[in-house]
Amino acid sequence: MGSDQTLHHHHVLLVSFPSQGHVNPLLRLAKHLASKGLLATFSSTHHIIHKIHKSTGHVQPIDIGGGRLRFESFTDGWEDHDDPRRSDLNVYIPQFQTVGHDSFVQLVKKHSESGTPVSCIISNPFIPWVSDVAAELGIPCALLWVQSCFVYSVYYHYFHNLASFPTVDQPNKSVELPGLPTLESDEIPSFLHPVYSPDKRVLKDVILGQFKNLEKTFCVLVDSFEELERESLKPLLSSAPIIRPIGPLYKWKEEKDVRGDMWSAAEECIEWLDSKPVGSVVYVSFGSVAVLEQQSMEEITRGLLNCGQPFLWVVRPPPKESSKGGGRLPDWLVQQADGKGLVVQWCPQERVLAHPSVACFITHCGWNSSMEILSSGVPIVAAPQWGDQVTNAKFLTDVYGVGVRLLRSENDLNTFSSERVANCIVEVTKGPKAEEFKKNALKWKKAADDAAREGGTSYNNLDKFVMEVQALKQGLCTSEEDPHQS
Ligand SMILES: O=c1ccn([C@@H]2O[C@H](COP(=O)(O)OP(=O)(O)O[C@H]3O[C@H](CO)[C@@H](O)[C@H](O)[C@H]3O)[C@@H](O)[C@H]2O)c(=O)[nH]1
Repeated sequence: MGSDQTLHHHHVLLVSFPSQGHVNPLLRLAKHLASKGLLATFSSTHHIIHKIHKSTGHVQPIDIGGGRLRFESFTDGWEDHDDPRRSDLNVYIPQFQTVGHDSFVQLVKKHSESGTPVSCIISNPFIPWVSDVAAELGIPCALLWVQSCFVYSVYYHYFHNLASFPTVDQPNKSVELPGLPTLESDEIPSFLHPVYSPDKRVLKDVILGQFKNLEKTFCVLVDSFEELERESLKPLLSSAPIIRPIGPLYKWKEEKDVRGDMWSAAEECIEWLDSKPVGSVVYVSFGSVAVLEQQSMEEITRGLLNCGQPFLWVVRPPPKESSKGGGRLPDWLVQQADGKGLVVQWCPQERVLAHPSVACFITHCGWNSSMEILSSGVPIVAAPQWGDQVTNAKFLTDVYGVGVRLLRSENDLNTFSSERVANCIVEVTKGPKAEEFKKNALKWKKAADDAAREGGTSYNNLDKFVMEVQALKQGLCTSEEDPHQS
């Protein structure tokens, strides 16, 4: 066990787009691969690894199970860890593509020269150029898709022109896709909508770029599980590359608590939750990126105070350069909330969701949070903003039945009143359907547990992937074949 050289014949290099929603699932995957005996190197930009180090202290190599986890970083060309240009993705994504490509090549070559050559590269979305690097260097490449299979299916059908989508002339057109319920025009990932996300064009391009480059990828791993997505998966099973749901990645028992937080988690909120009655607390978080309109912050605040239940609210300080000027906690809340709620800048979310005092979660429906919700048995109030969140909200409420929609998207501000916030909280915690939401939530929690435990679908899919990596290294199969499919 332990030394990098003794494990070098099974070396997987994971590379993450620099954002919390991408880091978390990829780091969880790195830990699982290490626990299965591989040398797993988790890499991202200097500024991300610096932030993880600063907030968790854990970026040293560490033995996990029979393998080893290491962290490495490469430059995106901007040396200042807090360079404000990174928050404008229209500027940052092209910069990262240009500089990141070359510095990532250097990182891979360094491993060959130092006796730990890379046998497989695993990237996550928004960095399609990583599969170009892998192809240039002759290294097999896989993708960890960090959103759902149903969202993958929407992008897949859009990219291959297999269905009709809203257009500028028909912006309200609904979308019919095999295995999916009818999606209204505001329920498709908003980056695909010609009207809703004109300022996020770069994200549409980079996601579709990922689909264009899938031919250079031998496998798509998904942080989801088969039992949850059976219908969405069916039409994709005959497409290449092979798709393997291996989630929920955070559910798996890990020997080491290595976290990828970019901000320090306020541990005191667990003690605060301990002091509250079982099933009483409303947890509120909009993830690591979304900045709410100031008016929405005020409505949530009033709604939380009006409903009278204790609340735990994660409020990230908005980036200084944010043009919207929103996202700030109203000053008057500080006086009025005394004793009623706790506001923190970041929390250990999985532990919060697992806490018995939590009654429900007001969530933006990012996919990581969605997976954590479905694995924790917590009902939700969905307040999606953009991207895949609007589609996730549709599935969480209408398909999985674990809560209600407060909003359909960030453009849906006319229904966003404090009364509606309070009503939604009551509806999911005490209303006539509250019991049904909780029952469904617990049903999905059990399904998630079963998928992740030894012998479960996700567990087996990850095992197949590990075998495949080992076989690829030994030259036993070509990139398109799957010798482990029964
Ligand atoms: O106080 C907090 C708040 C969040 N989290 C964690 O941070 C992650 C947040 O991820 P997610 O819920 O997916 O939200 P975003 O950070 O907004 O994720 C971005 O990336 C996701 C994956 O591509 C997309 O699904 C989202 O739409 C996109 O906004 C989750 O693992 C949370 O557990 C914490 O640990 N502490």
